[in-house]
Amino acid sequence: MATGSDRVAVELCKGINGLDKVVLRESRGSSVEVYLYGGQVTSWKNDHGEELLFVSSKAIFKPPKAIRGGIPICFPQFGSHGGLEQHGFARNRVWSIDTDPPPFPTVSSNKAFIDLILKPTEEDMKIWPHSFEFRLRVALGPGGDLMLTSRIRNTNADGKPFSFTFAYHTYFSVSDISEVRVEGLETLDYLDNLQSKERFTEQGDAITFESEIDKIYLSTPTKIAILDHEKKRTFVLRKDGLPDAVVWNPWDRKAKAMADFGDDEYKHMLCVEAAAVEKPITLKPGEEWRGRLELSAVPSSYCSGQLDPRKVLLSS
Ligand SMILES: O=P(O)(O)OC[C@H]1O[C@@H](O)[C@H](O)[C@@H](O)[C@@H]1O
Repeated sequence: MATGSDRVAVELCKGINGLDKVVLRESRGSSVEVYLYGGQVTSWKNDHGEELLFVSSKAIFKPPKAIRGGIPICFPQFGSHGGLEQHGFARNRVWSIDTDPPPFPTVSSNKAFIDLILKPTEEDMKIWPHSFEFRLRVALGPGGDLMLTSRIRNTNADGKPFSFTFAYHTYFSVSDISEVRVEGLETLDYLDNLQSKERFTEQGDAITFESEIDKIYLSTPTKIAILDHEKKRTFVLRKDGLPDAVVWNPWDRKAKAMADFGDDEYKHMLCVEAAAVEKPITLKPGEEWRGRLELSAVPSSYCSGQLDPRKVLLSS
């Protein structure tokens, strides 16, 4: 679990309700918390100690309910796109620390990181009859960037392929949803979950929010930006292996209907989820899929239409 550098720290400790969690710290002060329950990131703080992810004040940190907030992992099914429980079962299983993960091509020596692994139990195989190894690396870069890499391998001994859909269901913390704009999804096709998953095309403007939204944008660019005017903060998502992007905010009526979500909390969160939904991923035995998400939070002095994260980063 050591990271090979004394500038970063990795600590295993107890979280809410005695659940195991891992805390990653970087010398400039940024940090990340990951619960083994769900393999779920529940906190990402910048070097000023400001929380960048949303977790509901009513989140239930107790199996079998998934934790409401942070970055739940949706696997092997996103949403209700299949016969399994909503968003699959990975988000409410207890993951293990992977002490001997297969090497990554890139060197991680300047990052704090933790490797987790999920393998199906006999009970899991009754509901999804496939053997797999799901390795998740959560890493915190020296500048406070958060990186998640999922490696999913088909370990079926019966020669059978399997297919799955996937999402990093990221809940971003925002000052006021009505002051937020998402850039990078304009003019794209999407499936609207609020209209029986029917396909539409988005208009040319950046996306803003004034009511419930639940859309799956298809074949999106690898970079998406969330601009929070009030906070003067821009989140930049970079993704790889994840063509789609889900945008979700329950708004007031659905918020009230959720037991683990405060009535007004919809104002302070936005889910933008790097995903593979429209075209399920299929793996033959022995094959591995990789899906990567990189998040940065930068001060925004950023104008509409300039979706160039290099400029965003240089302006910080
Ligand atoms: O309440 P859950 O199962 O965590 O799901 C929350 C939302 O997650 C989003 O990703 C879905 O698109 C929504 O349809 C869903 O309501």
